Amino acid sequence: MSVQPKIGPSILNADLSNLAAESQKLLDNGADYLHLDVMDGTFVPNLTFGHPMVKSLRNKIKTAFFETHMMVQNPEQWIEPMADAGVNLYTFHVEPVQDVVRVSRQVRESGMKVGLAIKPGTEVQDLEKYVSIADVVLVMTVEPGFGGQSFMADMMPKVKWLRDNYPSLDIEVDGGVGPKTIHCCAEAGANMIVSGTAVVGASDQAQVIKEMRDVVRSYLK
Ligand SMILES: O=C(CO)[C@H](O)[C@H](O)COP(=O)(O)O
Ligand SMILES: [Fe+2]
Repeated sequence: MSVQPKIGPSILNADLSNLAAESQKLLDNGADYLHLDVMDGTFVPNLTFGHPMVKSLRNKIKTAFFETHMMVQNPEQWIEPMADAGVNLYTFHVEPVQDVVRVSRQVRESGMKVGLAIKPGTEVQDLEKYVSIADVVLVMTVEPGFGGQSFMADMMPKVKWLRDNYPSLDIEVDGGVGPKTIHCCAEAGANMIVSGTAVVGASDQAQVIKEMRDVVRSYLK
């Protein structure tokens, strides 16, 4: 089956004291999935939330597809708790991981899909040996750690290389993506679009989500 356009808002810059309502609003406005940014203060210089909060959110939102973007030094540690919390896609950075194949297998055995993420400084070809075990590859378009940063267009050759070599792979971009930068991502071949500030802060979230999905669809073969 060909890849589908999917928009996954990041709730990083949402009102976290009101997370369930903010998340439900995004879903009601057409979000295809929720992108939950988990940061441990070690892999990145910022701290967000962990599995207890994801589990609480799952108790309120029963059916939506949850991705956790694990910006953590030891992703292996959080596999079981996140599976128990109801996560569907466990996306972890390959940079701090010694044995990506083993961690990926554990993620899959726990019942979650496998996402492999790379920071801007990591070569995409480093992922070549792992693509066959991944459901999703995430190309970061900002340095991970904070929402609201500027999109790095120079990451697009990585996306294009992945699309050229893996036509049916789910390719995700994350960081500074919004209506102004979506064309660039879609043209390169991304089909899973994470967007935080541009969606959460929009006066018409439904319109922004639809606009981005339409742009991605127009580039997909
Ligand atoms: O992983 C992230 C930061 O490390 C976030 O998902 C990303 O920054 C989304 O927010 P924005 O669209 O505002 O950049
Ligand atoms: Fe993210």
